Amino acid sequence: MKGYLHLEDGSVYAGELENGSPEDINGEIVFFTGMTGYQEVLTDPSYKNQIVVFTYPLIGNYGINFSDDESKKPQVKAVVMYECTKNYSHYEAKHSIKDYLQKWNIPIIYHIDTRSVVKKIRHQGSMAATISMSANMEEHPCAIFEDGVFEVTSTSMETYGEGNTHIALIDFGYKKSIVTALVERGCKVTTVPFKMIDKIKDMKPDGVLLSNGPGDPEKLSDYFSTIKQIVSSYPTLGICLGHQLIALSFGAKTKKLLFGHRGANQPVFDEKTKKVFMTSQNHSYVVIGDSLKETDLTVRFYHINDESIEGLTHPTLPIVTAQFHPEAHPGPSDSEWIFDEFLDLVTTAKGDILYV
Ligand SMILES: NC(=O)CC[C@H](N)C(=O)O
Repeated sequence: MKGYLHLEDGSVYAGELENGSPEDINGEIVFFTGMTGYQEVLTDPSYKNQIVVFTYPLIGNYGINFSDDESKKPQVKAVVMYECTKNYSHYEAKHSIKDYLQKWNIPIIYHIDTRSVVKKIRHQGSMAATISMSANMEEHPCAIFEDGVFEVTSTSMETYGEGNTHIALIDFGYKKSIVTALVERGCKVTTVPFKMIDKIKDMKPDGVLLSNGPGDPEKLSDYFSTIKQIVSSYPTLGICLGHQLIALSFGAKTKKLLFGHRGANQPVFDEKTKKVFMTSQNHSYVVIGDSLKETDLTVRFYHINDESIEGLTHPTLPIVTAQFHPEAHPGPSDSEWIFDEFLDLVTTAKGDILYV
């Protein structure tokens, strides 16, 4: 069926629409540049309420399997592609991307000139978009939903792994690969819905990890003081939204980038080792450098392309944060060592009664 992608700037693109509905589908349009990794992107809760444009022109060629999901279902609002193939070939594949998205009723619009759409987003910024069955819209799209975190967090705690090191993973919409990275390193992981953050003290974990998650970190301002208390009490790793929340809880500020960093080849510089490594990323917001002056936090990592802040440390507390995704999936696992560094902090601190 014919369908239309409307952008906030008034542009309209005609394409083939599948799983469309008579009601318009609204969301923030963002683009992902990786050549592979579509299953992980579709299921990453940080993409909640976003319409994702895949810039690689052929999507679906290795199908959908049972192991690459980052959460229990696709989280994106809709998908924009050039070619979306039903034919796939991979020894682990179980479904085509089309059947998978149809099962979950996620709209796909394809045969869209994705290069043109991405040029607009790069110049004007991530913007509101609507997928509609109609070529004409009375008003330009304007709906961007920034509080998806309240939709994707779990409602009860769950435990994974049996190791001796107990990590509380504060759930803002965590990716499965974060749990896997910790369990593979001998941890027992308890996921804690962020609304239950107060329960962490009773759990007496060895360390705390603040997960990734969707939307504007400022939407969680009610939790900043508790977050500061928790991260000042246990060895801490913050990933993406988790990193932003740690910065905000110490008094820093965040802002939205023009079009964010999403893809598998984002270069990051480490001030400690003076090395550059490739990272997997998916974020719109960044910590504002000048706002760190009022805090004790210092910059550990920054992005090579735009010099934005990519991670922080604290001079006395065992805290490390990453705006990028050390758990990868999709993308390079070059920065997985962040988990080892975090667990070294945890081991060093074990038995230490400095922490309340
Ligand atoms: N992957 C994430 O955790 C994303 C963080 C935040 N929602 C942002 O877009 O900046």
